[in-house]
Amino acid sequence: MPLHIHPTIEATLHDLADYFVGKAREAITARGRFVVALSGGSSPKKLYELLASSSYRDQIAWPEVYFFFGDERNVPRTDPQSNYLMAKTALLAPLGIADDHIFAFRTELAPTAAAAAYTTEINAFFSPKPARFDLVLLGLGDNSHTASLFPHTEVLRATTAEVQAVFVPEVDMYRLTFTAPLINQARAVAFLVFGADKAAAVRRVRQGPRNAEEFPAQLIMPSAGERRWFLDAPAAADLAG
Ligand SMILES: O=C(O)[C@H](O)[C@@H](O)[C@H](O)[C@H](O)COP(=O)(O)O
Repeated sequence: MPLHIHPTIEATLHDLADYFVGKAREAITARGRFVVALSGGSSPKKLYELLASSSYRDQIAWPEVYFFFGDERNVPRTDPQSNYLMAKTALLAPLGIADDHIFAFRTELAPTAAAAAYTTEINAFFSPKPARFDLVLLGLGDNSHTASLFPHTEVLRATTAEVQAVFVPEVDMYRLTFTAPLINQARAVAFLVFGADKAAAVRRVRQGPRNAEEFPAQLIMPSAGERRWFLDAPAAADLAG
């Protein structure tokens, strides 16, 4: 489980952007397309802006890239909390990505219906093969959640590769999220984590006792794919060895 640790956030972002480019080129060469699930929250915004910048935008054949979201808040796409809005603003609009290459959650539906609709859309996209993303980007909360897999929620016990709706008391809202089995079908998973406030969570997930109920990101173990961590030094500070 390769660790990429850098002194600064900037260096970490460039390393992950290079990795993203590499995975995109690999997928497009092998299968004619690159299918990525974006993460939300605040950390990846800088990554998306970097990928859309003149330093990277010309390194990828963007018309061959298809964008999904690993999780979403149950809010309108115009809401400042929307992961879709963040990615649209930082990455998708600046790159002029065509609407039919962007698969956003239908958050106008009730949560359970939105989750079911997204599961159907994902399965139809990959049909007749199982849903296998080329890359799933993930963040990490300071409570060790990832995507919207929060501690002590029912979705942690999902055994099906699908999307589920889950009410998360901690954030007092419904979240829509890939289950761990769906994430674990990916060819590659990359965590982007920076800041000292995440150091304890990084240590718990990577080196703590196995307890997925407490540390849900421990569930992320791609069965036939790679898992990489892109960390700045403060986020890696508590790791032993
Ligand atoms: O929808 C979300 O918020 C993300 O999917 C979530 O899992 C995020 O990655 C972590 O909460 C870290 O968020 P920050 O990057 O904002 O610390």
